[in-house]
Amino acid sequence: METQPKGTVPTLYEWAGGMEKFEAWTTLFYQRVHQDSILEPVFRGMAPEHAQHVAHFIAEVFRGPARYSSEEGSHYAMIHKHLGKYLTETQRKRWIDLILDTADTIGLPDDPEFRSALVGYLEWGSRLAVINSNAASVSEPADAPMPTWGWGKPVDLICLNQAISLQYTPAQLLHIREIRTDHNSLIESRGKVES
Ligand code: HEM
Repeated sequence: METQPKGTVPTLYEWAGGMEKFEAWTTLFYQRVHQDSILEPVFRGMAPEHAQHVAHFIAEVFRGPARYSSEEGSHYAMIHKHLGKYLTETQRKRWIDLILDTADTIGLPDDPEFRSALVGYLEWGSRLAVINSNAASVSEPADAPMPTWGWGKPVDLICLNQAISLQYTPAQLLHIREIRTDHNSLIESRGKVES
């Protein structure tokens, strides 16, 4: 994993632990999928490279290397893999439960900010997967860019909140301070005064 220059905010990809972590996560997840009574029929015929592709896809969305879109597919191709699968809400819920449980098992970061971003993305993406899987076609242009995901509201709130002496680990505090430094320079560069 590349080291982050001091004072800059890590991407979700970096904070998660880099590509090896994403691959370990989805590999174990799809092993579990094959033992799950609700999900096994959905993924029975899945391609052998599916777990790796999903790891590379999510890593890229989280601002990691563009491996999925440059070597394996595109956002358009990913959407089309779901078409005609007629996924149900029951299957989606189990998919979410199992992938989050696997995130705990392999030790993805469990700080509130990372988990909020992770759950937000998985909820968004999995609900779109169900909608697309039941649609006859989707209007996404073939050259549509990959989506990207960031820290979102919790980190905005931390940046604005002066009282950061809550129960954070040293790593989290360091991370938060780095974000605050960035945020303060942004405010200064815009000529505003922080209240
Ligand atoms: C954030 C949510 C999701 C992401 C990022 C995602 C990602 C992907 C990607 C990247 C592929 C294409 C893999 C390839 O190129 O080989 C794919 C295919 C597929 N996905 Fe999803 N997916 C999501 C949610 C779901 C959910 C909730 C289900 C079912 C409950 C599902 C079922 C499938 C199936 C059945 C395929 C086709 C597998 C195959 O035929 O090889 N996906 N998904």
